[in-house]
Amino acid sequence: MNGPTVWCLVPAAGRGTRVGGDCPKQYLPLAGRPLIEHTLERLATHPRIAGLLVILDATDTRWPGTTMLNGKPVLTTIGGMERSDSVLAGVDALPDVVGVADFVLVHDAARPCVRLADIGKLIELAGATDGGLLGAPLRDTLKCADSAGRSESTEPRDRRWRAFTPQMFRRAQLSAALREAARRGVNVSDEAMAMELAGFAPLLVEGAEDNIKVTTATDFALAEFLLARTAT
Ligand SMILES: Nc1ccn([C@@H]2O[C@H](COP(=O)(O)OP(=O)(O)OP(=O)(O)O)[C@@H](O)[C@H]2O)c(=O)n1
Ligand SMILES: C[C@](O)(CO)[C@H](O)COP(=O)(O)O
Repeated sequence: MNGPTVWCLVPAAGRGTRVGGDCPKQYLPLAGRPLIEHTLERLATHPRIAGLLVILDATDTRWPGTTMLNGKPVLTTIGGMERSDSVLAGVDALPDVVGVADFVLVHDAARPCVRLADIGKLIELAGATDGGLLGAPLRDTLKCADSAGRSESTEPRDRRWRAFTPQMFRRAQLSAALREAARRGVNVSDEAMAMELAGFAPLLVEGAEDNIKVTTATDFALAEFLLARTAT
């Protein structure tokens, strides 16, 4: 695997409201262990990832205090109200060993099935440009719903992609882009959106569609199935 060695931010400060569990979804059991453990262990396994910085909610009482995984440092900081606030807090909390021009990965704690090969592909390809993200071309017809839940129109599918994580950008450029989006009152749903607003054109790197984001309760069973078979 080629490309730079990078630190990875792991946004894990969400409440998991769409799951509706009795605790934030990143701590709900998946194959007998908290979801976040699977994600962190997978990330720490990657040879191009030098360290992890996990972004936690200020009220988090479940974080086990992990400081090392697979011989790599694990740091934490406190996130914010929106995912983008958490990511910015993470960028600012990175250790000085991460230079302003160094690439940083951002990967959702809620995506435990990401493939190591896809992470390596992103680092190699996006590392040769101004950064990029894993994703996949949209393969279903896309409908626009009206207020009654009926199909009002069919959206164009060509050139539409689903964005996944990790997403990888240079530390200072990502920090500036996130700050500018916040200043403009734009709640960006991913890092690439902030970079697009800043005038960059993030590289889209096709990854496996089993890199699911665990969002609702039914996703846990699918994630468990995928973990049992995902080629890492
Ligand atoms: N203020 C926030 C919101 C989300 N996240 C993280 O961003 C990832 C993707 O967010 P999402 O799937 O929406 O998680 P939640 O916000 O927890 O889910 P919900 O919207 O259902 O509450 C998750 O790992 C989540 O922990 C975060 O670090 N800080
Ligand atoms: C970052 C992301 O996972 C890319 O698809 C997605 O935007 C997160 O959205 P969420 O609503 O915060 O889960």
